[in-house]
Amino acid sequence: MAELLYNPEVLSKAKAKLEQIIGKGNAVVESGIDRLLDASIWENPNSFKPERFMGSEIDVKGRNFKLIPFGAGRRMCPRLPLALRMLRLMLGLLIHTFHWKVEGGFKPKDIYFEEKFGLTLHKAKPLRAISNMV
Ligand code: HEM
Repeated sequence: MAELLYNPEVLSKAKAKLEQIIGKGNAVVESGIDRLLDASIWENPNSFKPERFMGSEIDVKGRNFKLIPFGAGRRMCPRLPLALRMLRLMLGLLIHTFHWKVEGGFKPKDIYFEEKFGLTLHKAKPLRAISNMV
């Protein structure tokens, strides 16, 4: 959500895509998720461009070391299928169901991206955003 709020044009594209596929006013349900975004190779690795994944053979299943958020090989994440289903469902729901903006009059580019070290990575400062039902 932080990357989406930081890049409102990407959020608008994702929202438009969800409206096109799911339909305005329709709920995001798990069965519709397979029709959304794919994975691919990218240039410019530091920019948040989810569309770079569209139309590519590369996925997150540990078959290509360019993209291994779940690890690879024998010790890779055993719950990848559950995590993917839930991630897409939750993110799809959040984008499709609400209008989002950064809280307190801040601009998207004011979002603070530094991370806090720990067993899992946390944002050093929490993302504060407000949403209105679509
Ligand atoms: C977006 C969500 C998730 C991400 C990005 C993720 C990522 C990872 C990564 C990178 C590893 C280490 C793989 C390696 O060492 O090569 C791992 C291991 C593991 N994950 Fe996940 N994971 C996610 C969700 C989950 C969920 C939902 C569960 C359980 C319900 C889960 C259970 C495990 C377990 C048990 C291991 C240890 C596997 C082993 O050491 O043999 N993960 N995960």
